[in-house]
Amino acid sequence: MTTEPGSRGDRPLLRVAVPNKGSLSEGAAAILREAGYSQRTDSKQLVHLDSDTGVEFFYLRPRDIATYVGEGTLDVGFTGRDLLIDSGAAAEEVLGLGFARSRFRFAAPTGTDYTEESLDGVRLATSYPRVVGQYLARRGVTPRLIELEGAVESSIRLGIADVIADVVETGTTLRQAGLQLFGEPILQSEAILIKHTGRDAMPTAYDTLVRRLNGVLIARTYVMLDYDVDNDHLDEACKITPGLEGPTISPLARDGWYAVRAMVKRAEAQQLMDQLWDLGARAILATDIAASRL
Ligand SMILES: Nc1ncnc2c1ncn2[C@@H]1O[C@H](COP(=O)(O)OP(=O)(O)OP(=O)(O)O)[C@@H](O)[C@H]1O
Ligand SMILES: O=P(O)(O)OC[C@H]1O[C@H](OP(=O)(O)OP(=O)(O)O)[C@H](O)[C@@H]1O
Ligand SMILES: [Mg+2]
Repeated sequence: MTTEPGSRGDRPLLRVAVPNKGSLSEGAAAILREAGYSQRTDSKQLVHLDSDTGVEFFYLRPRDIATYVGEGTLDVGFTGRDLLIDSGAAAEEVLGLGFARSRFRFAAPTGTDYTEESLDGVRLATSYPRVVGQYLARRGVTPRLIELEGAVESSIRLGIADVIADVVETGTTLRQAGLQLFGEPILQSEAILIKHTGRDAMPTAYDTLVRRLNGVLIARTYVMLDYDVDNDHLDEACKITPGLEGPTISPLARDGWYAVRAMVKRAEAQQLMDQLWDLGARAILATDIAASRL
């Protein structure tokens, strides 16, 4: 028998559930690739072993992933926070991954005046009955839940529901269906990594996966800023770019000048570069971080 590098005998070191389609699948494969794991090359492939790391990936329906992880069949999985809660599976969130962000909201035809408290006995269509049922039960409200697979926004026009609770990203689908939001946001969702609840003894490959994913998230969130500044403005410049643990300061060959290097939030980089320029800093460069371990 041949042994794959990174695996023990024919058993993979870690078995990971990855969404095979829908809003989560591309983002999950992309973050795994960025974290250095190979992914399937054909969308019909059900299983893929990354032989360098001994991690085996199972491509499954997004809704089923929490069930597999909750049953302990697979070690970890990529899913949505809303899907995890709706599953009721014995699985817990390990890490928010920052993509497939959405809000889960109530909506009703424009011009109506539904409130959360008015939903007792009202026909409420949703693909997430447990999320909605639990949320309203905490408020002592019991709607008539109508469970649908998707295209929930059409259910009111088609006469099978009075209100809906569904995933909202831009709000375009709601608007096109002539619906308006009401009530509070039920939950904010995003892609997450999950593991079995209460399973503490995880393989080393799990720690490596989490560290690598965290590294990608940091690399996506931050850029490296480099600039030159003179001694008179060094302290002020370091206040603008304190970095994570303090900026790196190196003397330049030019007398009285320093090179400074610090990580800054990508979203703030342009504004910080303007501030540094106004202060007298020059040769200000922002560089992408390809990967990180902090
Ligand atoms: N338009 C959207 N924008 C961002 N996230 C979304 C959007 N639609 C669904 N999601 C998220 O995707 C996850 C659901 O994935 P799932 O594959 O079951 O549905 P989907 O992406 O709507 O795909 P499909 O309806 O084509 O099967 C949930 O976490 C949900 O919050
Ligand atoms: O706020 P928006 O940007 O319009 O996005 C939200 C819509 O996207 C998803 O639908 P999808 O296209 O996946 O179809 P589905 O309802 O059949 O799942 C979700 O279920 C909403 O309907
Ligand atoms: Mg959908």
